Amino acid sequence: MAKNPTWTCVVALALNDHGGKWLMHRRPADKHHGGLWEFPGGKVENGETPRVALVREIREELGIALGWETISPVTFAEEVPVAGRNGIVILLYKAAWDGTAVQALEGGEVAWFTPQEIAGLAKLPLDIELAQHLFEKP
Ligand SMILES: Nc1nc2c([nH]c(=O)n2[C@@H]2O[C@H](COP(=O)(O)OP(=O)(O)OP(=O)(O)O)[C@@H](O)[C@H]2O)c(=O)[nH]1
Repeated sequence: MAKNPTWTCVVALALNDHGGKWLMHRRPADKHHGGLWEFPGGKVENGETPRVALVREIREELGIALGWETISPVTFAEEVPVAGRNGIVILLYKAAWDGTAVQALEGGEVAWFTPQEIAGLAKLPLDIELAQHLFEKP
């Protein structure tokens, strides 16, 4: 990403529990966008591919070891560019939960929701769009 400083790449995971529910993370109150719900994930760091970053972020944030081959891309969403700051492009992947314990290791909370429940959560702007792409569009 160092050679493309005009946007910030963020990766996120839609984790499915096999029973119709999906995992969401509520950001800690003291952080940017605190108290809002998001698909867990984070920023891609220099030298990482998006998939490598997702495996790292999910291990750090949830304590889950994601198998490289178990995640697949779903959709993406991007901010409208604003002069003077990097816009965010967020790439959403999905995976099926393997049953290991999920924890909110970096604060906030995690919980499982149906798509209908997710529609009613207070979410970050791009996560609203990701949820629509994931659940509402063919
Ligand atoms: N998922 C998501 N993240 C967003 C949106 N808009 C936006 O600015 N972000 C920002 O994208 C970053 C996601 O990366 P992260 O989860 O690793 O960030 P972080 O809180 O650990 O670090 P930070 O202290 O830089 O915010 C956060 O800074 C988050 O606030 C959005 O609509 N959805």
